[in-house]
Amino acid sequence: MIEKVNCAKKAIELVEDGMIIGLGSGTTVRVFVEMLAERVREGMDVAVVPSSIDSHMLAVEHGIRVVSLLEHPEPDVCVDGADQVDRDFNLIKGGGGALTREKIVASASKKFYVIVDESKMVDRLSMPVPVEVLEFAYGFVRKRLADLGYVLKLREGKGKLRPVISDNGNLIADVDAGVIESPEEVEGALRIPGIVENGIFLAEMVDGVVVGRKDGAEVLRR
Ligand SMILES: O=C(CO)[C@H](O)[C@H](O)COP(=O)(O)O
Repeated sequence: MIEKVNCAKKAIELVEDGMIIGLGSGTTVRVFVEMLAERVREGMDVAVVPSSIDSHMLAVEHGIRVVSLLEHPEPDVCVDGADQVDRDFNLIKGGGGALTREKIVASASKKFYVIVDESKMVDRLSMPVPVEVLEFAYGFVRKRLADLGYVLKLREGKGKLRPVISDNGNLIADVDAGVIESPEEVEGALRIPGIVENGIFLAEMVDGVVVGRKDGAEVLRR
C-alpha cells in the first residue's frame, strides 16, 4: 500500500492547475484520486475524463469535476494504472475490465503516465491479455485464437456468475499468450473482427512510468 501512496504522490506532481485529466481505473488510480481531491479542496481547478463507471463514481464522490471526451477530446494528461509493464514500457492492462475506454482516453491525451508499484515491473509481459469481445462474435473469436495457438477464457466475476460484462455491454475474456516476446506481434494478432479492444498498450503510447517503491517513487521516461 505504501508503494501506491508514494506512486500517487509523485504522479500528483505531474498535474497542473487548469488541466483536463484522463482518469484510468483501479486501486492505484483510487489513491491518486484521493490525493487529487485534496488538491481540489485546496483550490486547484482541474476536471477529469473518467475511463470507467467506477472512476466516474469515484471522482463524483470525491468532489472532482467530471467532463466528457465529447467536450474535451484531447485531455492534457492521462494517469492510469497497469497490470504489467515490461522493460520497454509495453503494458498489459484490463485487470479491471476497463481496457477499451482506458485505451481510448490514453490515446486521446497529450501525455500518458502509468502509475504502478514496483511489483508490476517485469522483464517480459506474461499474464493473460484481457480482451473485450462482442458476444455475437465470441465463438468465432475463440476459434480464430485457437487456430493461432491461444486459449481464450471468459472472465470469472466476483459476486456474479461469468461472464463479466464491460461498461460497454461486451464480454470480458483473457487470452493466454504465454510469455510475450513481441508485444507488437501479439497486439496485431488480437486485431480480430469482434475483439473490440485488447489490453496490450504498446510502449509508443507511454510518456512515462511512475514506479512506487517502499522508500519513494521515480518517473521513468523512455
Ligand atoms: O487496467 C486496469 C483496469 O482495467 C487497471 O489499471 C489495472 O488493472 C491496474 O489496477 P490496480 O492499480 O488495481 O493494480
